[in-house]
Amino acid sequence: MSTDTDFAAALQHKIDFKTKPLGSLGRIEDLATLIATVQGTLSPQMKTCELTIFAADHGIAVEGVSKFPQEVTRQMVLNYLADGAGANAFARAVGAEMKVVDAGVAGAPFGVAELIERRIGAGTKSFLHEPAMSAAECDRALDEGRRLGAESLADAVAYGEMGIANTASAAALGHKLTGVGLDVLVGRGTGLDDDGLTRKRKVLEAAVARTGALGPKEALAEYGGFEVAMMTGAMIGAAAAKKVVIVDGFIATAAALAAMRIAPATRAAMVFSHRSEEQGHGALLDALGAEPLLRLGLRLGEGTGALLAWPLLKAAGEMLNTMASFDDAGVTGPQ
Ligand SMILES: O=C(O)c1ccc[n+]([C@@H]2O[C@H](COP(=O)([O-])O)[C@@H](O)[C@H]2O)c1
Ligand SMILES: Cc1cc2nc[nH]c2cc1C
Repeated sequence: MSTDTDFAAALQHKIDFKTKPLGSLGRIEDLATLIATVQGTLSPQMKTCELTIFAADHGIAVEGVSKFPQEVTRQMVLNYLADGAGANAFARAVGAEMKVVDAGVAGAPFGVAELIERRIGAGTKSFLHEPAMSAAECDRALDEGRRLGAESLADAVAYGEMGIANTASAAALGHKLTGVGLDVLVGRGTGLDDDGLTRKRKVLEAAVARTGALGPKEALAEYGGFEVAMMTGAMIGAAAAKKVVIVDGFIATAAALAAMRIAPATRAAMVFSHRSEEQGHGALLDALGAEPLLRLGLRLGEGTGALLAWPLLKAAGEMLNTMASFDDAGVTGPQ
């Protein structure tokens, strides 16, 4: 194919001449366009999906910004490894492989063979008082993520996260990257009550006032988490390796925003799976110009929403590759 325009025209022809009224597969046609464009072929492969869950702890948890205690991060990592979490159930249901990465869970290393050990530290510092991590730690997290993203052999990669208090981190990061107010971006996370929400807002107002305007890497180091920064790197690495990147909920979307700011080409590989119930997710999606595929009232994280979008991508690939065309099916096309 000589130019991008020729490729786009040939792809549109292929989709339009499938045996269906023009445009009648709606957003599945958009997904088919995205898949083919990411892989640079009119016959892309969309057979395998891999979920990677990045887990880490957050120093800001000591400020009482989550309903749950920090040790739940560690317990959930063990739950993933025991095949017991929501993400495991959904991965089984949609036929996705699942990997778990310790990006920096508080306490000692797990020392478990099935866990991918990429610890940047034993949790971040409290970003109320100081940067969550150093610039060097942030670079390491991004690099480890990039490598993991590039190494994946799957056609599509879904990224999930687990980290108590990471909705606080994502709200602060989202605020610094978009300028959207904390009144919009701060939500109940795992289920804070009204008093908890008021407290979380106050903590975050004080935390973001500590710094001025920040670039994406600075914002990640100041307010991100090890799992958020590693997921950001993974999105960049996977997109560069021509993988379709399925973006999950509120925290994953904050990582997607950082990834797009660091490496703008990453945006073209992203599929936004769902709109989470977490207050503020809609505003981050708007900032990305993203229209998510599903709205199911999810607010779990772990990549659960991303997994549910995988069958739609698979269907889009199958449509493009195996559905008959008016060109050769003996079906009369539009007059
Ligand atoms: O993905 C989402 O939209 C989402 C929304 C709310 C909560 N979560 C999950 O809940 C945890 C963060 O909630 P919190 O209240 O501890 O900040 C973290 O482990 C996330 O995976 C995830
Ligand atoms: C139980 C539990 C499971 C989770 N999965 C992702 N975030 C979570 C937070 C909690 C509290």
